[in-house]
Amino acid sequence: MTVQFKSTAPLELQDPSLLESRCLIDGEWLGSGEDAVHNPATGALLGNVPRFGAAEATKAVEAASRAFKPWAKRLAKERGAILRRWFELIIANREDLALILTSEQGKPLPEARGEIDYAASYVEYYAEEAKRIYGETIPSHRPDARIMVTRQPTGVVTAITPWNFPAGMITRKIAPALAAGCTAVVKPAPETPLTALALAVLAQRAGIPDGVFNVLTGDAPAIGEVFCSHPAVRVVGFTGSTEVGKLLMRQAAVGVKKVALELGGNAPFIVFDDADLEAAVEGAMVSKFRNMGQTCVCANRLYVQAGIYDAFVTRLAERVAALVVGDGTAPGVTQGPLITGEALAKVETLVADATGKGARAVTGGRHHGLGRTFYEPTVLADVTAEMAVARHEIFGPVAPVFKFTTEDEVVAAANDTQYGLAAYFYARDIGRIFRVAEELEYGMVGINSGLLSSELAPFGGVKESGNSREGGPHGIDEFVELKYMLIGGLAR
Ligand SMILES: NC(=O)c1ccc[n+]([C@@H]2O[C@H](COP(=O)([O-])OP(=O)(O)OC[C@H]3O[C@@H](n4cnc5c(N)ncnc54)[C@H](O)[C@@H]3O)[C@@H](O)[C@H]2O)c1
Ligand SMILES: O=C[C@H](O)CS(=O)(=O)O
Repeated sequence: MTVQFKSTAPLELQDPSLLESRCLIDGEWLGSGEDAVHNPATGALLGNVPRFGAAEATKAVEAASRAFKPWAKRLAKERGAILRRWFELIIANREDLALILTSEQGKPLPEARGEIDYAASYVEYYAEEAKRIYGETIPSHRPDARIMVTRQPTGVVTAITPWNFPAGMITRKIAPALAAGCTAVVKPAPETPLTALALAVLAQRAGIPDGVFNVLTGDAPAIGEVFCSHPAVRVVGFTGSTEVGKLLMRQAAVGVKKVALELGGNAPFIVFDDADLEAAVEGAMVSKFRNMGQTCVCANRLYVQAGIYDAFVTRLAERVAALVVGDGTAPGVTQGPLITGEALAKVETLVADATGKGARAVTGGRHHGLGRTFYEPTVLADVTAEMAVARHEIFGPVAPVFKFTTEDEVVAAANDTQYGLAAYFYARDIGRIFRVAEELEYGMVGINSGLLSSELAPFGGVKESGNSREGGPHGIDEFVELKYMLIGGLAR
């Protein structure tokens, strides 16, 4: 496991104006920096953003409310053209956006570029989808009347987003919302606000009108309270932990607001005896170690059938030991730091619990020698259901590998969680593929693949992993309301 470290040079952007640290409310850039944003790899200060609260959140929601009807009345083609322009600007500024993202979030630069492409793909997709929000006519129950159903924009959308995908988690909500004719107010995570603000700079340049897209930073509970209770808000969108999602759901219930929740996960990754072993190891690497294991769809529990358990563990450990840990901006680095000291402590506690109950660290298992929040990419063998890693979202570069014997046993184990976001399995028997895919209680199932996210498909979970879908044609549904019109008086 080698390490790479790059000098703590300041951000060298092609367009320095993208490093914006003020908030965008009603077309104005407001506020001065109170809350520091640091590079998790180096500790370097990247900027200071405003600590706004209820007053500014109210100002932003009311701006979005004023902007709603004019935006909703624009032709869908016009909204689509403006979103297309935003997409083009994101792609044109990909390198700067990726550098800002890696600097504040920590993921390796190639992954950050990939996230910018991923984030842009939602804007591109919904720029097109804006023109396809169709209604329907229904055969009438009366000769003198006709039935029409239209899909109209819901109204003001508020969105609270996480730090692990600071670009993708914003556009995955905002692009469909704006495409549908809604207006939006976003509060990004305090760890990664600069990416959100850079996207807002480009949104304004693309011609998204004042008040249609607002971004503010600051006091999360105070801002969240306004987002959930202001009478002008129609949808509360949230991507983050299940704990906070439940809190926001309770707050939004008072005003009977729609909540669109994308929450935590605890993904099983099952490898059957008949799997392509090398493909399964590759899939495990992609699913587990992307973003240092800090994704909601990471393989959180790896279940390997007894006949290939030792071979899989050995091969996986070889691949994990070859990961390169360091500053994500340094060439060749494939694992950056964890986002905070609290995240590191959680991973250390989970690994200590597992090894204390008999798990074996085949590789890694310790705080990395680089210090700060770097952790050694880790494979744990001989893991059992009694260990906390079986029940908690690890959110770190740790692969706990469980052994199983029968298909029924592993499906029961995989479903034994309050989460239901993503699941994966590797097998080649077609009967097994259909049986297991249908039995798994998850919103998304990757079969012989460790990666399934795409703007083309409905991303989301069941149980305590959420209640919404983002991406694909279904991604619009959160931001439109059905209106049933009965047109009578048509008899001769
Ligand atoms: N399902 C998905 O699509 C998806 C995607 C990314 C992350 N996640 C989940 O998010 C979690 C990691 O992200 P995180 O640590 O940022 O989650 P988090 O819930 O701690 O924070 C998410 C957002 O909520 C805000 N927040 C925190 N407390 C709040 C409160 N009381 N009121 C209003 N807002 C509040 C934070 O400032 C942040 O912007 C993991 O559980 C991960 O699985 C899910
Ligand atoms: O962490 C959650 C993200 O949704 C991961 S993905 O990039 O969409 O797969």
